[in-house]
Amino acid sequence: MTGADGVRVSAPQLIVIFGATGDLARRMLFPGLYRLARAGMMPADFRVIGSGRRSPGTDEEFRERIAGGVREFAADHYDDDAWRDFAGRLSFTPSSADDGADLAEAVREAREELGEGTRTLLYLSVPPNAAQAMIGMLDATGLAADAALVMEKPFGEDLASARELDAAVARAVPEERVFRIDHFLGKEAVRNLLVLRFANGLLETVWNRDHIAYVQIDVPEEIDIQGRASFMESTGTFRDMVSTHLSQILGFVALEPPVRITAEDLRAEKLKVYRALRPIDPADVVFGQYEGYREEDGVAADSQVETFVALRAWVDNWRWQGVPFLLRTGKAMAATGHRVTIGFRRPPSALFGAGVFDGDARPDELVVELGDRPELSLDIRVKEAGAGLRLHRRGLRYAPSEDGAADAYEKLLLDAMRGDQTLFTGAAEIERLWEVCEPVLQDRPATRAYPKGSWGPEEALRLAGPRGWALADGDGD
Ligand SMILES: NC(=O)C1=CN([C@@H]2O[C@H](COP(=O)(O)OP(=O)(O)OC[C@H]3O[C@@H](n4cnc5c(N)ncnc54)[C@H](OP(=O)(O)O)[C@@H]3O)[C@@H](O)[C@H]2O)C=CC1
Ligand SMILES: O=C1O[C@H](COP(=O)(O)O)[C@@H](O)[C@H](O)[C@H]1O
Repeated sequence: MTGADGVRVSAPQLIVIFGATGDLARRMLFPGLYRLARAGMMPADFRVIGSGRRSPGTDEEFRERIAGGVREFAADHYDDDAWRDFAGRLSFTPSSADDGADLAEAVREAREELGEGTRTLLYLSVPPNAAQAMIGMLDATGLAADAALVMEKPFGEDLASARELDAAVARAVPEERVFRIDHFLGKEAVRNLLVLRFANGLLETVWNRDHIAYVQIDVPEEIDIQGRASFMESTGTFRDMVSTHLSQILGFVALEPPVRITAEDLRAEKLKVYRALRPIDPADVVFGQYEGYREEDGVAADSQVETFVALRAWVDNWRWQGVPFLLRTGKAMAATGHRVTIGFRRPPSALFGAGVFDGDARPDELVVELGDRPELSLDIRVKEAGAGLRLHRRGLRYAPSEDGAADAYEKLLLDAMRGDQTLFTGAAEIERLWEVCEPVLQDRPATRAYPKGSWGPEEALRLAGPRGWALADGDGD
């Protein structure tokens, strides 16, 4: 069971994946589609056409390549019969920004085969600097007509290119068929953040600057760039992770109660947060690069590209004035984690005296794990049982069973197939985020080296102030 909420897609689907030989397609998209098919969530009739500039060989060779990813990344769900059925629906047709004629023909044939009512989903899993030219091709060949378009993040590379890209998308596909994907929004725990905040009277009353001292959004990764040199060299971690995933999480933590849980209302509330988000001061940002990055294949010997970012952001509105939002992410770090930490202010007087604490001086914290096990915990002070008075920090924990957790890509693929835009991002919020990021893109902080397997450069540890980063040695997914 995928946990992707149990509703099967009914209309026949033709899915075209651009960048089908890339990392995302291999690790997430094809294994995700396979798992959905195996769980009976795909329609009875569907086909998947992979595309890209370089052909991986015959259709059989393409299927073999995809089989490797499915065996590795959907290992628990792999069985030969299910794979054979899925593989029979896969093919590859090359295309490029300059030439989409063969692909347009393959799509026409596949749609005819699948029959009336077939929906076409075009999935652009290509680097941001390739997206606009690809949209031009989809428009010129007629491939975009009647199709839904899923676009991977980051959307553009800065404010100017994002605006151009949005204009190109608007010419090719009406907004109700555009799905700008940020897979962090498909993570179980991100939706749980909304539930936590707005289904619990208790929490919403303290969700503001009067009670919250800091927010940390921390997504360290143990993996290095895993051969994605070309992507990292052209994109960097600030664009890859901060202007996208981490800012989206910040939006969900900080937004006002939406009128309803709809795409329109969530986007409107996030946009309000981002309009209040102060343009990021480069002095509040630390860029790092892991030692050995420059020796990776495809990386320039003098590359200044950041594989690590830590920063402090401020939301200048009524609710959040004066509360620092600390964001951190990087490759080749000490642990992998996806953690939002909300630190509450201390009570006004130290009634119990410093001597009775167990040595852990941290304030109460609410911790939301965004990883595969979307746990929640509230760390508070309790009295140790016994005659004396000793205070300990203890967690009230909620840990859902792994079985129920939907994979983010499966959830969002299903939503896109069904035409549900609720968890997809809007053009206006993305453009505003680029505006907020612009000072850092214009005036990049120096890139500082950090050892592989560490928590990043020293400067980043200092950025968090005396409290430090909530995720530290011994923590992680
Ligand atoms: N990898 C990951 O973990 C994640 C990636 N993403 C996003 O997915 C997208 C793809 O990333 P990823 O798969 O890692 O990248 P890769 O570099 O591994 O793959 C990108 C694919 O795009 C194609 N491509 C590259 N340049 C161009 C171009 N100029 N025109 C047309 N096609 C091009 C390549 O195929 P060919 O050369 O054959 O055309 C390649 O297969 C990015 O936007 C990334 O931000 C999002 C979430 C996670
Ligand atoms: O979009 C991306 O996300 C992954 C991290 O996603 P996760 O769900 O595994 O946490 C990151 O490794 C990749 O660089 C980036 O493009």
